[in-house]
Amino acid sequence: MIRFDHVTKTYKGTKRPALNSIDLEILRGEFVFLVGASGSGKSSFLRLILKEDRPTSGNIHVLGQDLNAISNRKVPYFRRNLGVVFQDFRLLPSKNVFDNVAFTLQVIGKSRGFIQEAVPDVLQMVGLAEKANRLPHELSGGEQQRVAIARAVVNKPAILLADEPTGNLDPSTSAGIMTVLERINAGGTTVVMATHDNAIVDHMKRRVIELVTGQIVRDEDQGAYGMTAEIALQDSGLTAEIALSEGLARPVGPAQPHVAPPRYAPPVPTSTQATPVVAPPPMQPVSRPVPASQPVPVQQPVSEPVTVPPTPQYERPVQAAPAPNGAQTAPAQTGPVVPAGAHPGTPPMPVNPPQPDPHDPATESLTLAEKLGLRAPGAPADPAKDQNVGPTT
Ligand SMILES: Nc1ncnc2c1ncn2[C@@H]1O[C@H](COP(=O)(O)OP(=O)(O)OP(=O)(O)O)[C@@H](O)[C@H]1O
Repeated sequence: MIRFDHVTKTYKGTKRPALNSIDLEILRGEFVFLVGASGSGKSSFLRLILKEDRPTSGNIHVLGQDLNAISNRKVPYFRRNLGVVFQDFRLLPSKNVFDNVAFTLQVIGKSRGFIQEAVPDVLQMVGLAEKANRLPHELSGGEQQRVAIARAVVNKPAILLADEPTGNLDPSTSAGIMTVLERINAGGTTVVMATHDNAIVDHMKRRVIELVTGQIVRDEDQGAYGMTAEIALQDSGLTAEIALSEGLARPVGPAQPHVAPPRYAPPVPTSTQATPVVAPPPMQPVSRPVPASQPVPVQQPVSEPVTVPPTPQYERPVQAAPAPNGAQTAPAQTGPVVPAGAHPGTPPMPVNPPQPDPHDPATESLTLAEKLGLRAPGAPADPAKDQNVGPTT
């Protein structure tokens, strides 16, 4: 479904790659958390999947298509298979909930009949059926994010990419958003979610991929955020960057094939209210890892979800020894990062905010309409159709 082969992304004007030789496979139906410190490469990873940017080297396949082979003209059609949710919602402030969701379908030419059926269905699914006539500013943050999710999935995309979708929300509202995302995933959509929210990751027990300075240091089927290098290193006073360069943390090897996890029936909504159908138990602080120079232990989850039956265990196939050409078969090193030689009191790694590259046509000021696949990059703007949107909070 999503495959990265030796993918490196180095932005112009920078020396260190934002993503460094990533090998990875995400299978149909998976729910994957992408975690890591600020600047570790999570958003870059998502942008590459969306073909909003292109790798400096390596190949990416999404839904069986080689992204290098998709022309700019065909990018909007490719993106119709992908839904995208951002931290800041990005709703149209002057359109009501129904029209915000319908807009995407109208622009891609769906019939009025289709829209009249599809929009109420998806609003029901996210628990907003009764708020279809509200404007965004008449909604809570969590409700606005539900609208954004409804817009992202109304066209039934195969993949949903979510970049910090709970970043602006309180814990209980975030739990409601996660219930919605689980429901979407249970319907067959592959979900890839970048997050800093350790409580959510610990609670969900889904596949966790951790990035440290653009390298995968952990890839676990049912991981937790609490054992990440980020926390371990912060506690030890080491920065992730130093740990990698000193060989104290190790990147994992090439992609491991995954066996798709079995599906389960999600809780069926009994109410159209915006509040979560069943709120998960309160999330608790994650206990911190231990002393430097000791391997970070695998922690037991601190709370069990009540709404989601535990996902049955599934195992990665054991891989053969590296092939002579070293291409795809080297066994991955998995497991937690091992911090050592701690220096208490060292502040966390400073991070430079992402800078757009004005000379790269792939990243050049894409409008939301382009990102959502509603208009080809560079195509003439239509003021009647294009979105002029920003954060609605
Ligand atoms: N357009 C760009 N031009 C130059 N450097 C960039 C660009 N976008 C990102 N970077 C750099 O690439 C690295 C990875 O950034 P990225 O935004 O992918 O990290 P992130 O893990 O998503 O961070 P955050 O959690 O803060 O969103 C950072 O060092 C960042 O400064």
